Amino acid sequence: MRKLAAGNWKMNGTAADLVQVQALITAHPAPGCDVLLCPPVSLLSRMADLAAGSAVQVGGQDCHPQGSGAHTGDISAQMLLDAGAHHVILGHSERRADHGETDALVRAKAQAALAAGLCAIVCVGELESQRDAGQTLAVIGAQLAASLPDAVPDAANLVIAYEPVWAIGTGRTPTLTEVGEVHAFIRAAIIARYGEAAQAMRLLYGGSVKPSNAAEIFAVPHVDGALVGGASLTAADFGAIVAALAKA
Ligand SMILES: O=C(CO)COP(=O)(O)O
Repeated sequence: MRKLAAGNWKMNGTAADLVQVQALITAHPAPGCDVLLCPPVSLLSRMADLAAGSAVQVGGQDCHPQGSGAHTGDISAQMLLDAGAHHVILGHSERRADHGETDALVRAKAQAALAAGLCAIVCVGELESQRDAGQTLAVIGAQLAASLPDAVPDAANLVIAYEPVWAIGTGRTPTLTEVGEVHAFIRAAIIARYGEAAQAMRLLYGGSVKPSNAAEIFAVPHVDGALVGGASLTAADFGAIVAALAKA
């Protein structure tokens, strides 16, 4: 399968930061893996225009389960597609925490994204207290069971990101053994759910991925790429992660 380096800019970036995207495109014209940047929606169509014809794809960070209507401040999957997106991140722990998103809502959004023709990147991950209590796999299993879409006609359109909440923006990461344990668990869960086609679904690790630790994380079985926050904001750091993934 083709691996995926995905950058989540979160609530960061203005037009001036598009120079980073141009620098990334220039430095990695044929990266050897899929490359995705998910900027704030204010930059989406400008970034899509800039990246047109390059290896960089763009995506959203959320969508509403409905296609249109009276939902002030929201954006639909169709609108993301219209703005040039190919992907959308759903159920990020920051949205679960900041906006009270439930697994059921995340599933509805994922189903809307697939129906609109977007690739859905569904995020799961345990709190530090849950890991300390030995509940990691139970938590991940429950999130997968309730957040993933019912039907996935094309395995390439569902990506699952494992992001331990305590590893996001902290500089801390699970051990490679712990990453491998969770990724193998997710692979088994999605094969049980969707059948052998789920071998082709990409599983990303996210949480303090940096140029310095990317290669060792990418060597873990069932790690098919990364969802990168802070280190995706500069072409130098994200480009180094892209290069590490292409070599893995
Ligand atoms: O939340 C993340 C990506 O979605 C990870 O963020 P950091 O890479 O900044 O830890």
